[in-house]
Amino acid sequence: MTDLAQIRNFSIIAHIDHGKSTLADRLIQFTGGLSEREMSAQVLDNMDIEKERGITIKAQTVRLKYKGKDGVDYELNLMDTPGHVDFAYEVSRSLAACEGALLVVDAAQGVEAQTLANVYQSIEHDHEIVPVINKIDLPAADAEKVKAEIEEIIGLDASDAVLTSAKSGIGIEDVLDAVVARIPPPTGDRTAPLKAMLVDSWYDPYLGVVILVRVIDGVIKKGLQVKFMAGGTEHLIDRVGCFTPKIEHLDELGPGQIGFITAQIKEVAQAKVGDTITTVKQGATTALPGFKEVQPVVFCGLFPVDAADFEKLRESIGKLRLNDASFSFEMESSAALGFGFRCGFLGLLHLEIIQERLSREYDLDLITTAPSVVYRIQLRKSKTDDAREIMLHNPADYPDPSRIEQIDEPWIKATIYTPDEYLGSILKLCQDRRGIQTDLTYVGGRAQVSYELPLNEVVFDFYDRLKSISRGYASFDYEQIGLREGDLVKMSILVNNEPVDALSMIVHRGVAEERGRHMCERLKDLIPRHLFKIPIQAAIGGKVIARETIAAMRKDVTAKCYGGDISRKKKLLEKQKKGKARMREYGNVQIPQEAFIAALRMGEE
Ligand SMILES: Nc1nc2c(ncn2[C@@H]2O[C@H](COP(=O)(O)OP(=O)(O)OP(=O)(O)O)[C@@H](O)[C@H]2O)c(=O)[nH]1
Repeated sequence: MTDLAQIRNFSIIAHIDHGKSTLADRLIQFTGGLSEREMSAQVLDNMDIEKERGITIKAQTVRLKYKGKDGVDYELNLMDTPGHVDFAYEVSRSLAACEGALLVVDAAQGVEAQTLANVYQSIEHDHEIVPVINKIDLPAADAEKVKAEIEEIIGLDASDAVLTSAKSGIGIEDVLDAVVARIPPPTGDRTAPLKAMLVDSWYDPYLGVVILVRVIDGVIKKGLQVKFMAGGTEHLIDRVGCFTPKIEHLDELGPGQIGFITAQIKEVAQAKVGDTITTVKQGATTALPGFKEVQPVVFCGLFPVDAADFEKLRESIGKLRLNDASFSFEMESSAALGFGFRCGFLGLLHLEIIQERLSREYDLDLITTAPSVVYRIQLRKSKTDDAREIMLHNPADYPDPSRIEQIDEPWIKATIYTPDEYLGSILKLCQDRRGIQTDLTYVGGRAQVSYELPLNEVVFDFYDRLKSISRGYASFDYEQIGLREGDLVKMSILVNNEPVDALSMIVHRGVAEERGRHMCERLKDLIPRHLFKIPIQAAIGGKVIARETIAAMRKDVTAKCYGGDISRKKKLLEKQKKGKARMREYGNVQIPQEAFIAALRMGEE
């Protein structure tokens, strides 16, 4: 039994790349969780894709044993949180499981938007926040300036900030001492009915679904029959343990403790983040506050390039879903693309991750249709149907315009933080995307600007554009603020006079013509020449709003190579053949796979 006074639960909040994972690894190493050799790879970012993209997707928690300066053995539970806006709810649950946080700020970069958003959340959870200024080894490091920024911008006292270089291992013990001294221990009642928060869940091929819990009151043990209050299911606990980061089996988890349980659960969808776990007998009657069902916000179709891969796609998607409850899918068929799936994601990064895993881990060539947000449409009464409301996930299902009374679209509030030299271009970008500025403040040489923006203007390439016009310096964070009426229309794209469903999209009437023109210009470059002339048109209803033509091909491509150079000729033919495999036929036109996403990038340069 661990005394509550010996426990500290904390998370690390940081902007992407400020060194959260490196610091976490150092803390593990210092407290002896792993040997030098085992430290070779970053421990907390344990998925391949995470490593390559350098981001943390799944929250993980490790228990560190640390003997404090007072000689007491402390149990420090360090919770790693995801670093991207798409996974904001997981972050909020992790924060709710802790009493404090380390705020890691890069000594050369200073405070950035993501830092702010997470700090405010942490403050909302009444956390004790310990500022850590990392990367003090960098020549451009300026700890004093960053301290001043933390005080000025966030309003936290930074005079006791811990200075570290996670990379070279400087200041690590100071961090541990600050955790013990400054972060309060948890409170809880061992004799009260069990209440444990489900912080995270993931699928492990050996253990099945693993659930990360934070016990609030009571005790959780092997053999206990428990109930998930929001999920409404009952399970028998078969394992209790923690990660050090290696798996350590335990007899129990008491109040204030964080660890994992397993209960022969097959799908993560049954273990919803934020749910309350209690005992079946004499359990708690009220659930913990803050449970929210996460809903996908961005939808798109995924189709196999080769129709014969459909079964493989179904299987692979099913497997991914086992491990990712926030991703949804249902079967879809399209006249042009055949059978595929309509999938829902938390955001564009989430979409890209799933798409990448399907192509990399499952070796599938996919066509992704235009991502779309969910619109709410009020339909008028017709001869055969009553007036009613529908949620539109797919532009292909856009109803007859004469029946549409009103369309509402989701809006977000975005907070952008940028050095002021890029402000002009950023304001223009937001303005072009129908943004409404709600706030603009300057601190030092930096600007913080808030905009309300329609989500459909953000889902394609807003983030990429923002990064490119600010050379990576601007940071972006957003939250959803509900639905608003919009003057929206469906824009269809016709290739050789045939509509291509996968390219149709819902756009605001005011920007439709410009978007249509861009799409046509891009497609003209992306679709190879054929033996005949191909018109490309953008249309709203029956009205063509933009048009380009791909001229007919005159010669055989190999005619360019003089007779002698056989190898070059072979290469070309080979290339053509390969290209063919990645194309879809539309009527008699072949459209390369890249065209589907590339055409959607609005590219305003
Ligand atoms: N020079 C220097 N580089 C560091 C230090 N700490 C981390 N880095 C580097 O900064 C980069 C980002 O570090 P990570 O620990 O992956 O950052 P992170 O905050 O976990 O990033 P996300 O997981 O994407 O949120 C890596 O290339 C690290 O090697 C430091 O103290 N000094």
